[in-house]
Amino acid sequence: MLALGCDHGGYNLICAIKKYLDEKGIEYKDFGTYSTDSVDYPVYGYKVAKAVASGECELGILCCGTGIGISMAANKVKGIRAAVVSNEFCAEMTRRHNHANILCMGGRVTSEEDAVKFTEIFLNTPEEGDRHLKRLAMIDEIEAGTFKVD
Ligand SMILES: O=C(CO)[C@H](O)[C@H](O)[C@H](O)COP(=O)(O)O
Repeated sequence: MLALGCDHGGYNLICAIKKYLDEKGIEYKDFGTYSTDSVDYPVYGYKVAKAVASGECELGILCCGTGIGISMAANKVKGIRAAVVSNEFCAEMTRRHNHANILCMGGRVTSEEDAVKFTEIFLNTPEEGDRHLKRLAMIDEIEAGTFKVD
């Protein structure tokens, strides 16, 4: 199950992504917003991040105007690795190397066609593990306040 969320700046993009997911029969829970009326992106970043962090949803997709603000909000939730992506290479690498659990995109930056492409790549790319696990553990330590560097 995917968790979806957006603000007014990302509403049209998330609609295009929902159309793709519907066509593919991929299940999702839509945390809103549900129109282009102005709202505050932290609300939706938080809702989707909580759904992913709690295990209610496996992965998430968030869209705002740039993808940036909503990713910042989501990344404040423990266990979340939300990545703003604007090309195919990053959509792949953020799963492979960063084990990103939320894909973020901008409705004022990315075309609907590209957003669907990035979504498809994100959903079909496995986590690589291996050397990346040590680095991800460091991020967890930063989050926990236990990270030590010389
Ligand atoms: O892009 C965004 C944050 O990174 C969001 O879409 C914000 O909602 C955007 O900044 C809002 O701008 P607006 O002028 O209030 O539509």
